[in-house]
Amino acid sequence: MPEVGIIMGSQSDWPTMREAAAILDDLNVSYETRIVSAHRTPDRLWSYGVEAVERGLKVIIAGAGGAAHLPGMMASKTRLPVIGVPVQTKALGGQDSLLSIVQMPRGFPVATMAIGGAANAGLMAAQILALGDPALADRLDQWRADLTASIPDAPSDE
Ligand SMILES: Nc1c(C(=O)O)ncn1[C@@H]1O[C@H](COP(=O)(O)O)[C@@H](O)[C@H]1O
Repeated sequence: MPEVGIIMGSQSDWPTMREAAAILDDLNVSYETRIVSAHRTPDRLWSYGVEAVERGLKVIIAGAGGAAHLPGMMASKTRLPVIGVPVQTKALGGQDSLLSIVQMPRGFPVATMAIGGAANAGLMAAQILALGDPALADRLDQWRADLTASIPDAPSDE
């Protein structure tokens, strides 16, 4: 059973959300990907949330754009940590998605990333899992060290 559920409101979110999947691939973290929409497939959202714990998922990454109710609704159906990714939108640049996700009422938090911040969502999920997985913690430390080492001291024209 995968440890991370990457869910998104629409197929159109996949170009954004695949960055979370790519990070989890890099770190050898198991995940599944599903299209789940609070608006278009509410019954699917309901059962995914109800079954998430017993299915063995540990963290859910939820991306949606516009009236982005998916992450918050998922947080209301499961006590698993939900990491929200506001997907960029044409009309309002993703501010709509961000504000829809971030302002959760007390009791049902969503850990909200930046607009389009799916890669960081993957990293945050891995960091949560690494609390109980020393081998993953080592892989994360290496990933972070590699990133740091790749940053040049000064800009170049290339
Ligand atoms: N925000 C939501 C939800 C939801 O929150 O449940 N379901 C779909 N959507 C969003 O609608 C946008 C446009 O979707 P389409 O491209 O399918 O028209 C997507 O960014 C999706 O996340």
